[in-house]
Amino acid sequence: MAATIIDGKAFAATVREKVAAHVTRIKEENGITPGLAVVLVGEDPASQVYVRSKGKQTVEVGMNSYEYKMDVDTSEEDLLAVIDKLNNDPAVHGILVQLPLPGHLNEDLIINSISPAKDVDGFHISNVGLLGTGQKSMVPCTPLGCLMMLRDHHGSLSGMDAVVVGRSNIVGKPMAQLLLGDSCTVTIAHSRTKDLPDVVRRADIVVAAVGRPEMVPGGWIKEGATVIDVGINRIDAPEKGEGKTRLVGDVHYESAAAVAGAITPVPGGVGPMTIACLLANTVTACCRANGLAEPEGLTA
Ligand SMILES: Nc1nc2c(c(=O)[nH]1)N[C@@H](CN(C=O)c1ccc(C(=O)N[C@@H](CCC(=O)O)C(=O)O)cc1)CN2
Ligand SMILES: [Mg+2]
Repeated sequence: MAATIIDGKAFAATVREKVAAHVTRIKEENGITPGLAVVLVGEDPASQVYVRSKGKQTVEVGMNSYEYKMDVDTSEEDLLAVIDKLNNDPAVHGILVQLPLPGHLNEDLIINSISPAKDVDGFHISNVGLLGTGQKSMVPCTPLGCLMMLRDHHGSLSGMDAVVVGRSNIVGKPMAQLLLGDSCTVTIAHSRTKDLPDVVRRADIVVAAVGRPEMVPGGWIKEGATVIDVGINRIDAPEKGEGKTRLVGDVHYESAAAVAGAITPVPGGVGPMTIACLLANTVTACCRANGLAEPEGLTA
């Protein structure tokens, strides 16, 4: 049977609607407007697109957007000063530093200078530790989006075998924690995993987050499994004309869709959920900062 396509673009729209409804309520009942500050250092074209999209969507759900565009050779000291200002600004409930940062900046140092309560990316070591110990935290946006789609598709994930391919701090590790929190049996696999195809073939849920175009073929997927493809890789597409490119995931879509029970496409799968979850995290951070009830269904 053909796999169900999990439409992340449509799902992200429903998340944004929920966020917008909650923002309206907070404004009317409490006179508070959630605010998100996004800091971009340098002129990486993809990062510029993502930051523009974050600002636009923030305003569309009724929140305040603050953008800080800094020179590519900004010093660590100057960037830390901006973050310190935002940490102490009561109108700012969420702070995000767009990654990757230019090479001369220490990413860990910068991320850990953000107030954990405002760390809407969930990358601060305090949030990583809270998530790992099952406590209330800010949850990284991409894994949170994956979890929301999985819960929506399956209802309960309890007892399912999940394999996360990829061990990054941003996706693989927090994804594994979230699946464990939902009582999956979780394996984190990576490029050095022995018998990777067999490990993946055991899984009811496969989350591919390795950053290698089409690395996971359909032959590795168990019949009926749910495949969440986090990869966004731009590859040459000579079939579309000279110099043309196209986006592919970490999964070989056609062959995987032929055996999977459900699959996320690229584009239009996990990607749009990342920004929707950023908005969700910002409204959550605003509620926590002001002792208000948190929106339901928008946290882990
Ligand atoms: N501080 C952060 N930096 C980065 C993060 C992050 O979560 N926090 N994630 C990525 C980039 N990213 C958001 O910042 C992001 C990536 C992709 C998409 C998306 O919607 N992708 C589309 C395709 C877009 C295209 O055509 O190129 C899709 O998959 O459909 C949104 C956000 C790294 N940096
Ligand atoms: Mg660096």
